[in-house]
Amino acid sequence: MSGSLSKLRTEHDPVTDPGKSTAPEPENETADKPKKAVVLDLGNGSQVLHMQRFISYQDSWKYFDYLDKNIPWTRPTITVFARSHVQPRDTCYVASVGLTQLAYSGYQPHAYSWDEFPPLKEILDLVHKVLPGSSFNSLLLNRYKGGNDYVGWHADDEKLYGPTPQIASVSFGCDRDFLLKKKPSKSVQVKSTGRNEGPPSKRSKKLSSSDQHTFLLKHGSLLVMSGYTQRDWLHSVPKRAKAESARINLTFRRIL
Ligand SMILES: O=C(O)CCC(=O)C(=O)O
Ligand SMILES: [Fe+2]
Repeated sequence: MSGSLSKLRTEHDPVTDPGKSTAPEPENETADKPKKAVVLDLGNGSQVLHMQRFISYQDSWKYFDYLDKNIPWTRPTITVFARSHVQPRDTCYVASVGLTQLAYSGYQPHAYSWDEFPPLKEILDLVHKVLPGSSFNSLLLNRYKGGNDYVGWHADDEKLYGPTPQIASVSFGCDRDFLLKKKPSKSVQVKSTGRNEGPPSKRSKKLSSSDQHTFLLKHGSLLVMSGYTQRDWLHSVPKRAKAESARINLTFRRIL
């Protein structure tokens, strides 16, 4: 099945509860060590995989520095619920040639070529290796300059990714929380035409603990959303007063 995590490479350590894997990361780890993966079954065919140490600490800083300096970051104006505002983070888009153009929130990013940024191809190869059967052909990059930068609640449910997209997210730099919450049931859902880049609604109903999850996305980590996660769940990276330094995030996707 497309977007399934069942084909994940099996040399990883046993899956553990995400809430308990809080050991600090050693800074001298080697890239070849088996990597621990946590798979969280969200129910109804949605899964999230979290690998805290996907890329070694040192390589991750090399990638951070390269991307920080060499990516042509922009902060576009987007339109959500008929209101225009500057996107609260830097962004860039890379895609293979000949694909359907991505557009979200009234914005169509320019598609840069993979050939312009060889380190991105290296990271893509690492992701493909750890997720057998995957073949990503586009990448949305985000740079959060500090704790005031964020991405509001949204799902990456654009039609061009199909009904069960697998989205692989690699993080570098400052640790940030990544939140998931179940979409409200159809009867209370407001039809959205894009990302809600505003803060979470204060009127939203209380969710039970199984309907919300928090992952701390550390330097060099991988998080993969699969199955129906984009159909049934929303995700966000909220503002954090204590996040003082920059974070770069890469989300690899496959356009069908
Ligand atoms: O920065 C992140 O971890 C998430 C980014 C994201 O959700 C997106 O670009 O669609
Ligand atoms: Fe997203």
